[in-house]
Amino acid sequence: MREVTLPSFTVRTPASSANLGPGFDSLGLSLPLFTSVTVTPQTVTEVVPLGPELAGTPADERNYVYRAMLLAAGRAGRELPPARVEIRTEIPLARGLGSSAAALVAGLVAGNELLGRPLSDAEVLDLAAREEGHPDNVAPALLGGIVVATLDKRGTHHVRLEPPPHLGVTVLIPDFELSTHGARAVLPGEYSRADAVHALSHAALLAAALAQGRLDLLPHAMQDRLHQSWRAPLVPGLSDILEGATGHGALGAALSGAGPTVLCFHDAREETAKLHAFLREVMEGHGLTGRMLDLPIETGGTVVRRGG
Ligand SMILES: Nc1ncnc2c1ncn2[C@@H]1O[C@H](COP(=O)(O)OP(=O)(O)OP(=O)(O)O)[C@@H](O)[C@H]1O
Ligand SMILES: N[C@@H](CCO)C(=O)O
Repeated sequence: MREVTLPSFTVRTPASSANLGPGFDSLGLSLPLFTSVTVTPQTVTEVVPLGPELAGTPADERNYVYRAMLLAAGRAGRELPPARVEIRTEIPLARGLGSSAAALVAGLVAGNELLGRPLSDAEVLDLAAREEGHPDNVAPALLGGIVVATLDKRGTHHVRLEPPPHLGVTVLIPDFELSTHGARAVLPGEYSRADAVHALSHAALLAAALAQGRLDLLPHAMQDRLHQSWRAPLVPGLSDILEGATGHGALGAALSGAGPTVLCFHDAREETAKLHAFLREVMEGHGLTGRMLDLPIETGGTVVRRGG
């Protein structure tokens, strides 16, 4: 009998920044740092996390990426064929840049691809949003750009926005981890009607401002009362940055996802030296170390490349 070798493929999924201030669990954008999963069909399953960032993740079928591949197979009602699964990432883990969403989306897309794509893109998105519990990281990780999304019993509904021209992002990534689980545990279970109205009006204004390129509205539209003040004790310097960033060249600032990364919008045509100096001063004032990156918004979403 002749052995048929199936071609390998690589799934590449971007980082994401969720919430953008008031869009808690519903608004996010994609950033050009990537998780890559290379799948090579073979006779036994091997899971191989590569690189220092993934040193603490399981090198076997318990790995989150592989579990996501199994999830896709389960949804399709199929068995996953054996394969070598190599995982690489540029996304720092547990920093608020959607590392878990990227692992989940890359794994679901890889599992679906290995099975010959039995699931539609909409099914992959819904499966990812349900698994993560909210769609604000997984939607931009899958689709790229800026995504407004809701998740309820009936499904995941979304609108993908093309980023406004010249909207640049600066992220300040502190050198400490904060688990999403921990940063959700500090949030209250209930909010007042005033806070609910504040949240929905600002989130709606922010989505509309981003859709129309009204960057002048960002400082006002990015105000939040649902999560940032509760998380501020976990992220030294966050309150200083939220208060002071627009006075130092930012168009607006927000905690990225569950933190501790902080995102600032800026005009990509302008220098960011003043903003960087401010962010560095705040960080040093709180005895923290970290790094700053100026990034465009990534528009490509998750991509599958055949041939490794
Ligand atoms: N490529 C990966 N392979 C395996 N496990 C991963 C990978 N990326 C992330 N994880 C798992 O996800 C955890 C981090 O998820 P968590 O939700 O706490 O933070 P995050 O997704 O980086 O941030 P946020 O959700 O706030 O944007 C890691 O500690 C690890 O267990
Ligand atoms: N919306 C989520 C994003 C992090 O997964 C949160 O803020 O907890």
